[in-house]
Amino acid sequence: MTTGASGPDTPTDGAPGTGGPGGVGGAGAFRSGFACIVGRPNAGKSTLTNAIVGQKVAITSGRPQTTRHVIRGIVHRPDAQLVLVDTPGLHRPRTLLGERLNDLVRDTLTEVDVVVFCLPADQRVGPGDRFIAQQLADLARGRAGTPVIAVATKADTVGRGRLAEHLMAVAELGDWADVVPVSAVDGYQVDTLLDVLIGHLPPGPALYPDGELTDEPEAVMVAELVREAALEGVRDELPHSLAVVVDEIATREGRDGSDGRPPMLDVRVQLFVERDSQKAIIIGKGGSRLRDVGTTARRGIEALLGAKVYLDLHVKVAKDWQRDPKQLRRLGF
Ligand SMILES: Nc1nc2c(ncn2[C@@H]2O[C@H](COP(=O)(O)OP(=O)(O)OP(=O)(O)O)[C@@H](O)[C@H]2O)c(=O)[nH]1
Repeated sequence: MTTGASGPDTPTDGAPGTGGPGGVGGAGAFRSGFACIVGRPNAGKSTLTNAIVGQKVAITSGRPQTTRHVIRGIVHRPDAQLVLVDTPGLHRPRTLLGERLNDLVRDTLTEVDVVVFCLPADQRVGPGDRFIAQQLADLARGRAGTPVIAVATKADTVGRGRLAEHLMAVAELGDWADVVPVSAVDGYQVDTLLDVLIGHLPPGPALYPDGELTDEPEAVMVAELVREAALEGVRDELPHSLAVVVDEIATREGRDGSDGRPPMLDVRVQLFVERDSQKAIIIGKGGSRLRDVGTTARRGIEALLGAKVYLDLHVKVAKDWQRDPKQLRRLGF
């Protein structure tokens, strides 16, 4: 079961598909537009996106910087449509990949109607936050005033006194259109934030048909599910060094569901790391960890695609892929 690709492949049995399938304007003034969520790594951006959209679309993890792709969640309301863009953390570029991510963030920011800046209440305002605040101030000066809403995320993690202190520190950090404390976990003020965001959208028709939650291709979401499973519980530098590429999502011959049996998909995925030691971590003793990764990811993919899935995972070493423009392009950055 190899992909036939060159390089130090590590075929695994992956996880064979043996398991089960797994506004606010005046009357008539519909508003629509884009909001972008920024904040330092681990600030709660993905979780907030999910809470606002009401369904898991962005991938969260306890590790910083797992969000590689700009993922849009779409909120449909009778009075408005809000398209949420979840960005990778704005951070100081350390490698070529970092610079590309920051370019991506900046491009995104100039195209949105309102920016959400997440500052987690369980941490003090720090240099990372100040760096982002500075970038946002520059952007606002460069382009006629895109409003920025400062959001104190994870409000459930602290007491009232500490929250008030945090809100004051946040307010002092910049010239915000609003400051809103929220908890994506218990839902505190998520609707309030949504109202505030919609209030900043221009009047206009819906941009996407109703019912569409994300315009990301399925392959990107499949890659994110594998990436999330592969990073679960690893403590080293893997988040920066792991790229996931979906080679193929294909209906298995004779298994398109027309004969009454559930449809079956063959999904082939490659995981790229930078060093042999990282490859060993992903694979685990005798391939045990990669099997677990496959099982976890397969369940998510089956739920996402609504079919049985045979997941074929391969781990490869692509040396210094973060610094090599050719490799970056190949890996989709
Ligand atoms: N208690 C609590 N935890 C939260 C809340 N929002 C996020 N978290 C946790 O904080 C961690 C980081 O959340 P993410 O949503 O992945 O953060 P992110 O900003 O998207 O992170 P990156 O992708 O690394 O930039 C996760 O472990 C979340 O479960 C919240 O409102 N309350």
